[in-house]
Amino acid sequence: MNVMSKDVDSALTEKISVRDLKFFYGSSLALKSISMPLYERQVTSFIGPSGCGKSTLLRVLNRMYDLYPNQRAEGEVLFDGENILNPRQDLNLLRSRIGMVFQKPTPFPMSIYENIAFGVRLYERLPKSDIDARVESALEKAALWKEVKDKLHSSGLSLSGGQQQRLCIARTVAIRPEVILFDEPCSALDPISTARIEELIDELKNEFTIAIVTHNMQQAARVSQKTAFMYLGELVEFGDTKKLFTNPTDTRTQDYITGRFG
Ligand SMILES: Nc1ncnc2c1ncn2[C@@H]1O[C@H](COP(=O)(O)OP(=O)(O)OP(=O)(O)O)[C@@H](O)[C@H]1O
Repeated sequence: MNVMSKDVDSALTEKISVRDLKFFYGSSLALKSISMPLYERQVTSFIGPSGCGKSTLLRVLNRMYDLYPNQRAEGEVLFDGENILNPRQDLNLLRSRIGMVFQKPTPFPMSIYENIAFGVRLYERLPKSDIDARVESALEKAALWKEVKDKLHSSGLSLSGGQQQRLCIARTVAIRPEVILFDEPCSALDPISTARIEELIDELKNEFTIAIVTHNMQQAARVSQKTAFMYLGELVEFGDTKKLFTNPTDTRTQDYITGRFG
């Protein structure tokens, strides 16, 4: 693996440090000794051809794989210095600190308001006025407030696909996580909704540390400051997005970004 140490800005803080991470589906090795940082208040994108391990890596970061038998991780994922792979890690707490937005918008079959308030109540006991304020600020941060403020009690499922995805982002933001993981958040959206989500991710990075899996290299180039290129379970190259797309170090990265495979 080729970490471009030269362009790693020493002023950045490593919010998450992945160290020598291996991941197994049964006996099949899907991630081979991955080591990389996720810098605080930056967007890091994971790119690479189908099956290279992008989603697997993302799902390790909040221990999503724990929900499935026969899946296991080895190595370390340090989150503010603590290894979240530790079996004693409190998973509810972890998932409140590291939120996730999925490929398909998945609002709950309840009102727009309840889609957000429900999650907040799982973690905190707050008076109704505080919940109302939290719902409003989450919808503001997800750039959805103006569109829904007069119909908070309509079903979340009545919104368009792009609005539903912003509702899912609001739901995640309302829990006040420190990190947000996006797994191909625009793959089910039209170009206009995609552009809005990209703008939103750019704003959210002022407050959160962000990782995004994307198949779309232009999207990675537009939204991220750091990019990780993966291939066959390996992290081939990690570094500044601009450098990786204009002057990659590894020939496999070069071949991928110029469309020679994948
Ligand atoms: N539930 C599973 N059981 C067994 N193997 C799996 C499972 N999920 C993924 N894999 C394997 O792990 C490897 C990495 O898959 P992963 O989904 O992380 O790749 P990806 O880069 O996100 O792919 P895509 O871009 O197609 O979503 C692949 O070889 C895949 O077949």
